[in-house]
Amino acid sequence: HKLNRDYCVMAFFAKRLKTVDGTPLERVVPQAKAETIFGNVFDYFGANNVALFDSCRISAANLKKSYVEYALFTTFYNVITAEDAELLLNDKNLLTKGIAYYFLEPFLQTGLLTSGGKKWYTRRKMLTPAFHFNILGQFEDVFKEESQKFVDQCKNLDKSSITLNEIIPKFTLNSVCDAALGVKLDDQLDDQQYRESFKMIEEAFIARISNPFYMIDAIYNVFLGPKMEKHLRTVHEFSSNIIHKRRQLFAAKLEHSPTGQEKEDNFAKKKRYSMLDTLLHAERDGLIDHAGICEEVDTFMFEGFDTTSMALIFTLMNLSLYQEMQEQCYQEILECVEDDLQKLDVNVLGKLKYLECFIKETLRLYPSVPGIMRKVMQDTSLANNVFLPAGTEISIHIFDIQRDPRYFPEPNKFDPSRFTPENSEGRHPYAYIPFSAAQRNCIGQKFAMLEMKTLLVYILKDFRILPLMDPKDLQFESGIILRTPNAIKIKLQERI
Ligand code: HEM
Repeated sequence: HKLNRDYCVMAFFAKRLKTVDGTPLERVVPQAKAETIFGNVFDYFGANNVALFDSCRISAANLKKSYVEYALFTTFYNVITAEDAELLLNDKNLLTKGIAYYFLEPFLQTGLLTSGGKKWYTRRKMLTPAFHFNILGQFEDVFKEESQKFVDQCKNLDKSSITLNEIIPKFTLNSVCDAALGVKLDDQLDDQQYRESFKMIEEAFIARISNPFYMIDAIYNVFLGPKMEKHLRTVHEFSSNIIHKRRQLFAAKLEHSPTGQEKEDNFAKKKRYSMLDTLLHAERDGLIDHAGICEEVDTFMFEGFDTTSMALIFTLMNLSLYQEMQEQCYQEILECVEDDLQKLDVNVLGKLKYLECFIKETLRLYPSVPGIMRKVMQDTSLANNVFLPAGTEISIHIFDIQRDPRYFPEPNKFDPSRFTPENSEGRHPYAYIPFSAAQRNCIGQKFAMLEMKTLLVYILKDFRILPLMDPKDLQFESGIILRTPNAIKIKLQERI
C-alpha cells in the first residue's frame, strides 16, 4: 500500500510532476482521487461518456486547483484556472498538441489543428488571409442564402416539436462547405453519410482516450481500427469530392481569365480568396501538394461544422428558455436590421451587441470545445512553481475555467449581461476562452460568429422560440465536441 501510495503501481512509469523550488507537490498541485489502488490508470475504464464527463467536473469541484493524474505511462496535468491557462497557452515551448490529437490523425492527418512546429507555422501563415476581416463580407452572402433555406424548411416542419440536433448540423455543414470551400452540397455528395461516419469516428476517439489499452496502437489496430476503416473512407471520399469539384471550378475560372494574368493581378491587389482557393493557389506556386490540401479540407470541415452546430443548438435552447432575453434580442433586431434581409451585412450584424452577449454567455456555459490538450516536448518550468517533465500531457478544461466563481459569480446562472463592456472590464483575459487563446487560437472564430448571428437574425425575425425541455435534465458527454445525449427540442411559433 505504501509503495502504491507513493509510486502509483501501474502508473510507475509515468514521470512525476515536481515543484520548481522543492515545496511538496500536493501543496501546489493536488492529485485527483484515484478510484483503484492503481493510481488513476483505471479511473475511466468502462465508464460511459456521461460518467467520464462528470468525473472531470467532480475533480474540479473538489480540488478547486489545477490537478495531476497518473495514468499507465503518462502524467496528465489538468488545468482548471484562468491563471494557469494563461501561462501554458503563452509558453512557446508548449505549442505541440497532446495525445488526443494523435488519435485524430487517421482522420485529419497533420493539418492545421493537429500539426506542430514549422509545418503548423507555414500553414497558419498561408491560411490566415482566408479568414481576414475583409473577406467576411464574401461569406455573408452564403450565410444569408443558407439561413433563408433553413427558415423556409422550418415553416414546413411540425413546429410544435423541433429537434435541433436533427436540423442544425445540415445548415452548418452546408455553410462551411459553401463559404470556406466554395462548393455547394448537392445530391452527388451524401452529407447524411458523412455526418454518420463523423459520429462513429468520434466514438472511436472517445474509446481510445477512456480505455488505457486502446491507447496502445497495436491493441487499437486489432480490435477497433478495422471497424473504423469504412467510416474513414467515407469522410475522406467526401472531402476529396469537394476538392475535385472546386478544382474544376477553379480551373474554369482561370481559363476564362483573358490573359492568364488574373492571379498575379489579384494577388498584387491583395484580393482575398476563400480558404480552398487559397490552397489551390498555393499548390500552383508549389507551396503545398494535393495530400496537404486534403489534410486542411478535412480539418476545416471537422473544426467548422460540429463546433458551430453545437453552439447554435445551445443558443436556440437558451433563447427558448429565457423568454425576456429573447424579446430583448428581437427588439434589437427590429431596431438595427432593415426588413429587407438582403441588406444584412457584417456592419449591421456588428450592431447587434445584445445578441452577441447572448451567444457569448451560451459559449461560456456550453463551450463547443470543452477541453484542449498540449504535450510537453522538453522539461519545462512554469512561473506557478510547477515543473513539467518532458512527456507530460496537459489538459486545459475550458468547461471548468469558464465556470470559475471568482470571475463569474453564480457561475451556473445564465446571464448575458456578464459580457457588456462595463461588466467585462478587469476580468482575467483567460477566464473566457471558448476559441482558445494566444498563437493557436481558433482561426475561424469570426467566421463562426457571423454564421451564427446571421441564422439567429433570420429565425428570430420569423419565429418566436418556445421551450420544450427542462435544462436540469441536460447531461453532457465527454468528447472532442461538447455533446449531450438529450435531444434538444424547441417549439416555433410564426410571428405575424
Ligand atoms: C463556435 C464555433 C467554434 C468554436 C467554439 C471553436 C473552437 C476552437 C478551439 C477551442 C480551438 C483550439 C483547439 C486546440 O487548441 O486544440 C480551435 C481551433 C481551430 N478552429 Fe475553431 N472553433 C469554432 C469554429 C470554427 C470554424 C467555423 C472554423 C473554420 C471554418 C474553425 C477552424 C479552426 C481551426 C483550423 C483550428 C486550428 C487552429 C490552429 O491550431 O492553428 N473553427 N477552434
